Amino acid sequence: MAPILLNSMGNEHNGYIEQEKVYVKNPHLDSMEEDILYHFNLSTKTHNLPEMFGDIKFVCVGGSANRMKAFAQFIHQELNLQGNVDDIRDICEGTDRYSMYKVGPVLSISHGMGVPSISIMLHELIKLLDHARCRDVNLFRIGTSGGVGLAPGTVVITDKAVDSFFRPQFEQVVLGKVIVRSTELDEELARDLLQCSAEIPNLPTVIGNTMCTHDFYEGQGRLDGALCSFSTEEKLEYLRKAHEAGVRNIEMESTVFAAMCRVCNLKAAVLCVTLLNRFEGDQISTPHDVLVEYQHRPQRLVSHFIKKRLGYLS
Ligand SMILES: O=P(O)(O)O[C@H]1O[C@H](CO)[C@@H](O)[C@H]1O
Ligand SMILES: O=c1cc[nH]c(=O)[nH]1
Repeated sequence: MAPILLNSMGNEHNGYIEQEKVYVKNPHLDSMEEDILYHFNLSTKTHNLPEMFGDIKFVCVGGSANRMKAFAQFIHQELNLQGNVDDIRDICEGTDRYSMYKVGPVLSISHGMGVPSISIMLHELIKLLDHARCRDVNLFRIGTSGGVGLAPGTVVITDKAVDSFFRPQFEQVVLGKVIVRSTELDEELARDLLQCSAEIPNLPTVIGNTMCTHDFYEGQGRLDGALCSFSTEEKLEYLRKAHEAGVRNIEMESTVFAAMCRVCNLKAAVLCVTLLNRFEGDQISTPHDVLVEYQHRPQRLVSHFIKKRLGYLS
């Protein structure tokens, strides 16, 4: 069956430039008396979303709940906000699906691993931003990844999020039909982040394409999963082809993140640190303290960006 091409033809994307606030793209929401954001344990009837979230300007998302709590505490210190970092509480504590922390104008949310998990989170996040009447919000995915020809610890700011065939698109099956959405990210935001990286010592950063897969093992060409149907040479050949297509890292959420943000007029960027060079191996054997420092790098970069935008730095 031929896929249906959506926003690359523009029909889902009218007004991307002109309208400063168009988040949700769903006419059915208008007729709903209440919207229950089930996986956040929030609702339009039980929570005053504009009061709770109306001042949000930056949303940072990442796979792990602990990382996103640590990021909230880090940003709290970086912005010199009042109060004790230990008092920052999980807004979604009534559910263990996702964790969410609000620190001034910054929201930090975990999304779990893989496209289905982040996709559910993004549906509810985008509705939340819309219900809260937020404007001019920037979204960042701050994650980890496998590097393709890069030294471990390099931060990759995604130019294009591509699928396993190196195509800059995300395919979603809707009512038994394949819908294809573009995964282009905001170029200016990526450039601004690269500029920020140049202002921070010891933060090796590149812009490159990010391949998003639906699996960590076979799907990323690993030889060390429970199943493997290819040779070492076939693995390396695939990585070489990916590198030729501009791919510099591999992770598991960027395509749907880029596609959903684009359709909903949200400026977004993906920044993932590489934990290893996939040409050199598959196992993540780097010592824990080094991995922790690596994971902190995208956080430092986004923090610098936020501080610049808020006028803390010149
Ligand atoms: O570090 P996070 O944000 O979890 O992202 C990466 O790490 C996970 C795999 O270990 C996948 O979710 C991948 O995208
Ligand atoms: O190799 C890696 C490392 C982190 N995350 C991934 O998805 N792949």
